[in-house]
Amino acid sequence: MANTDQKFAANQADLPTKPTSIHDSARGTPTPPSINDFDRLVSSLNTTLGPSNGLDSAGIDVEELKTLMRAYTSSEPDWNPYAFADYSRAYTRNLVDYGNGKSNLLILVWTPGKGSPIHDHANAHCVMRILKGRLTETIYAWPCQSGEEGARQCATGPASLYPSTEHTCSRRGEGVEGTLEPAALDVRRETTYHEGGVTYMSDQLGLHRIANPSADEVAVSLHLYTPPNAAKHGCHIFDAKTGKKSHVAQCHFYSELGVKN
Ligand SMILES: N[C@@H](CS(=O)O)C(=O)O
Ligand SMILES: [Fe+2]
Repeated sequence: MANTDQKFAANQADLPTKPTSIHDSARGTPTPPSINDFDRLVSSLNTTLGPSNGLDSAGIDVEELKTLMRAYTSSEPDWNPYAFADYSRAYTRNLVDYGNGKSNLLILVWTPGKGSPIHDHANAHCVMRILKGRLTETIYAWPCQSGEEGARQCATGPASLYPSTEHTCSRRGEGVEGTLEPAALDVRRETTYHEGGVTYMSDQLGLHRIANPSADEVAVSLHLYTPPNAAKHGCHIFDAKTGKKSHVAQCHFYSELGVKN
């Protein structure tokens, strides 16, 4: 079988090697590292998150993060070193930056025709920018579940590993006398984003799945998660037909800082 594990386009080996430090006198005349617009975006996102922000999901200026994402003039060679494609997977999650522990910046490379499972976002903000191709987002309402003693409880209730969030639940699953029967998740909307598009998702808006609608083109997106809750505690995925949730440890990075794991 052909090797399906490939860098999205350019080979990293073709790229110029950055000096380890511009102050490394052993290397002779310091060569300034080449900073591109993608590096500048990463730096601006971190500045916006600030030293004291991003530790919880309150106090984050989502509009400013979206503005920065929108303002980035994308150039494929700048982000390509992080964009590993793997056609044996629906998508790869490639860590670009740890945001000083306050965020995760990821490049996701989507195999044609594939998508993510329906999932929540672990009480974090997610800002997404399409770098290449198209992606279709389907947003679902939260299912309601029968909690202990029959109490009505949403999927991010007290049993969750991370703080619960305020959100509204679909009521379709409610059966007779307070019992909740399995019910298909309600679709709230479906939107296709094109190259350059920016969107935002959080548990307050519901659940979602993202898929690459193209039959033959890879799609690439940039995702900022703050705080990095899913990387630490995982998240939940949901069955579209029954609303049943399962916890998953969403900690796998296909590559980190441009190096494949
Ligand atoms: N939130 C998903 C990608 S997406 O479907 O928004 C993840 O980090 O894997
Ligand atoms: Fe997501």
